[in-house]
Amino acid sequence: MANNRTFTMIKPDAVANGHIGAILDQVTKAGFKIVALKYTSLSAEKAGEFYAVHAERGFFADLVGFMSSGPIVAAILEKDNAIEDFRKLIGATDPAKADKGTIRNLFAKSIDANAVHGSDSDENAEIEGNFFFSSFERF
Ligand SMILES: Nc1ncnc2c1ncn2[C@@H]1O[C@H](COP(=O)(O)OP(=O)(O)OP(=O)(O)O)[C@@H](O)[C@H]1O
Repeated sequence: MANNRTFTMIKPDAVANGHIGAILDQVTKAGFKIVALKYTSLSAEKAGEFYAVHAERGFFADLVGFMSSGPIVAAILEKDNAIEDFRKLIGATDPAKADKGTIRNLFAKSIDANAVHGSDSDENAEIEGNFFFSSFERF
């Protein structure tokens, strides 16, 4: 498949536990090129906007509270087959079900504090990347 892009966040739990370096190391060793990178945070309002698709779910308030609880790292990554390969690298949403050696297996504690986000489609990767980065902030 042609070179394409995905969007990721290192979530507040992984940032607070000091895993930024180890996670970025795994990401680059897996062949992803970092084309934009930002240490930032989400207000509750912005977290709600980012996860609007889950607004009707029972876990939405907890998700918004958690995602606005501390700093995050946002990044746009490039690789062939980026969406699928990145989701393989991070493992299942619930770390208890994530394959051994995946980022969530190594660094996540629970289904809400699950260390990283990865886009689920090319279309969402574009939307999510645009949510954090202007065109002049990326390579
Ligand atoms: N049943 C649940 N209970 C608590 N939190 C959940 C639950 N399901 C999902 N979440 C949280 O909402 C986030 C978004 O859910 P989604 O189904 O899009 O999972 P995902 O695509 O694997 O995760 P992400 O979008 O963060 O990469 C999850 O990463 C998780 O933190």
